Amino acid sequence: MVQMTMILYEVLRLYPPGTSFMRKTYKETVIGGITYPAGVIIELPMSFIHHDPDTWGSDVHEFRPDRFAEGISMASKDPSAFLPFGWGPRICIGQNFALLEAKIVMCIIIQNFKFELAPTYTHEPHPAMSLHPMHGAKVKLRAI
Ligand code: HEM
Repeated sequence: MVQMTMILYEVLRLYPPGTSFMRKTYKETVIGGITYPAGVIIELPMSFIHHDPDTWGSDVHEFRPDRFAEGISMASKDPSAFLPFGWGPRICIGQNFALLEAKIVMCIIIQNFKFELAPTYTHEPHPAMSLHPMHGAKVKLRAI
């Protein structure tokens, strides 16, 4: 289960279903030394933050679940750089449910099947509303 959590976190880091989220300033706000007037929409590009080598290291593009071995806060140089469910008061209300559901589904699959990607799979994550595989993700399942 610990490994499963690390794997799901690494999948969500590399391929966050929502690639960005937004906030609107409701009063004049200073962020990083820049003053924004009220009413400005700020987009937080979580995909870019999740792929920043200065934050995650030179292996940022590699699938390495063990970077989460000591939890989210120790996985990168910035404890707040992991944002698949957003951040702050409007953070995803369904995050625990989504992770639990994914773990249950993965447990059922790996207890009953061996699986591998179909040879026709082409890796091309595509952001359109949410991030999804451009050409689908066909998987070959073998009952155990
Ligand atoms: C892997 C699955 C999911 C991902 C990656 C995800 C991601 C997100 C993100 C990025 C936000 C915006 C948060 C922000 O602006 O800071 C959000 C909001 C929200 N999500 Fe999810 N979500 C997932 C699953 C779910 C599920 C299963 C539910 C409900 C059962 C859910 C319900 C919501 C709701 C109601 C909000 C709006 C919260 C608010 O504005 O106060 N999400 N989600």
